[in-house]
Amino acid sequence: MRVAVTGATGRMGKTVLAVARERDLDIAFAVNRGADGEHVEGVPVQPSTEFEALLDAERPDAVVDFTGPEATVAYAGACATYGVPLVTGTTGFSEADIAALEEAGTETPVLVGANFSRGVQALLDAAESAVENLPEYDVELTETHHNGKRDAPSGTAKVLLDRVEGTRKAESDRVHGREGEAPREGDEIGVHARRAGDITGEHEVLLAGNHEALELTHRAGSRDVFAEGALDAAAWIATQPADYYRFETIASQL
Ligand SMILES: NC(=O)C1=CN([C@@H]2O[C@H](COP(=O)(O)OP(=O)(O)OC[C@H]3O[C@@H](n4cnc5c(N)ncnc54)[C@H](OP(=O)(O)O)[C@@H]3O)[C@@H](O)[C@H]2O)C=CC1
Ligand SMILES: O=C(O)C1=N[C@H](C(=O)O)C[C@H](O)C1
Repeated sequence: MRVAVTGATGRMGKTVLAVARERDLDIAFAVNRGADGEHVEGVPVQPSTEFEALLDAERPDAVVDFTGPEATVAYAGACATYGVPLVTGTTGFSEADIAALEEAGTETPVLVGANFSRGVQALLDAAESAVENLPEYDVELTETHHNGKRDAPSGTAKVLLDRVEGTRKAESDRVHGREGEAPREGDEIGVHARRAGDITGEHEVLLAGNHEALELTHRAGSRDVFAEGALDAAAWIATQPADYYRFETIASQL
């Protein structure tokens, strides 16, 4: 498989290139905003302004993208033009961004995943099962990440919230932190985002009621787990028809 990598000098871009090298994959090209002659894992990083020309010339099997919402939407548009599949792990999308990615998915396969780790896919199923079995219990969600993370709550937290609400078959009030006079009300779900040091990524779902508490926690010990999942998804999407895919719905096929 020949992959292209965007955001190549970012935390995830570097990790994707390192894992791709361990897997002996061919790198069609790597780009980053404002690149200026640097190399990552021996791969020259080219300016992202060259992305379209590189797509046209190199026609990779898939693009693997971990950048920011604005960049991802632009990269998806270019992938749609050239019919190149895109896997993106970017989080923090607005509704308009998602609509643009879905639109790109009408022309080329586009796969979005807020968390490419296998453990988080198991956490989603475990949270669903816990909420099904303990429908009256209070639910609180806490995510913890490194101090460089831009969006809050994390993309994974939002997917977890959707899953909990889908299981309850009701939208809950998502209460982001509490301050002052703020007693818990009804079905609300408290959402807590912590940012500290170099923590790779942690998500905890707490269910409590009836004099007991259940905590479901996932901790990523390395960014490799995200890169591994994204490259597995890239191999999968390279053979799929144009559509908009979500990693949670296809992960069990990988
Ligand atoms: N789905 C998953 O499993 C995971 C998802 N993520 C998500 O991936 C994204 C990136 O995370 P991370 O690698 O830690 O972030 P970094 O800030 O380390 O890297 C982001 C990279 O994208 C580039 N970039 C950002 N905005 C633009 C833009 N507008 N145009 C061109 N390039 C741009 C940055 O360039 P520059 O250096 O110039 O700023 C940088 O190289 C985040 O949304 C994060 O939440 C992270 C880990 C796992
Ligand atoms: O920014 C990160 O680092 C991470 N972002 C993803 C998210 O927002 O859920 C996944 C992972 O937790 C790491």
